[in-house]
Amino acid sequence: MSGGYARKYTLDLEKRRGTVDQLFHNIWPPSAVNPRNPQDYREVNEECTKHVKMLSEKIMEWLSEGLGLRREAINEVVGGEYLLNVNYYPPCPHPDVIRGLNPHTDVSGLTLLITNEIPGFQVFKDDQLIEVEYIPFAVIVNISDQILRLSNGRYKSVLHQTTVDKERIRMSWVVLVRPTKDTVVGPFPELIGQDDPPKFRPMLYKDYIYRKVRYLPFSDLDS
Ligand SMILES: O=C(O)CCC(=O)C(=O)O
Ligand SMILES: [Fe+2]
Repeated sequence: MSGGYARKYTLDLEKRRGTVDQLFHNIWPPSAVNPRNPQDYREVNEECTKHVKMLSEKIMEWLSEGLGLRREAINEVVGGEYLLNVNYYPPCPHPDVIRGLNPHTDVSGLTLLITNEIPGFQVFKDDQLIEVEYIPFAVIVNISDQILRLSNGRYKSVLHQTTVDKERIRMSWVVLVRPTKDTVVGPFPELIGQDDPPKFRPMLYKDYIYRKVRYLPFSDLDS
């Protein structure tokens, strides 16, 4: 979906509930931007999008070079659309039991986010949970599923979750840099060789989303 509003309650395997309100809409390309109004909101988004795009394209260039590929390689597959997702986590009297978002990797290629000053972004590394420190004006950058697949697993898609605060509202502004729905994403052929068999089947991005949101298997080649 390219825009909307959702109140998400999720139940994970440990039966812990997560709760968050989300407002989301495309901010790129211009033809996909919605809502068109109010005008001042659109203008602020347009200005912000310019900077977000510059930053994400720079990061994708570095990631492409890190794989020994042309600088544009990752952006050409992943940079088709930018979705802004504003998360609003209401205060919750039981932050020990209720999460914000349950553990997940993002479906996009790359994710850039900023948060308000309430901590709550946590990543899993080597089975350890690490609280990401809040640094004013810092942008958090996550590698997400499509760059994992393009890189044939050389870049890992970061598993993360969010917590809620007892008394204060937590908010985050998340930009998902993602392929257009009809883009096929699979490992770059340059990365495949006798010693590096493909780990993922090429798949249309829309089919990937369909399977991911329904927890369906991907029939990946390493599973
Ligand atoms: O709220 C956050 O800090 C991150 C939100 C997040 O992981 C997401 O929207 O996918
Ligand atoms: Fe996420």
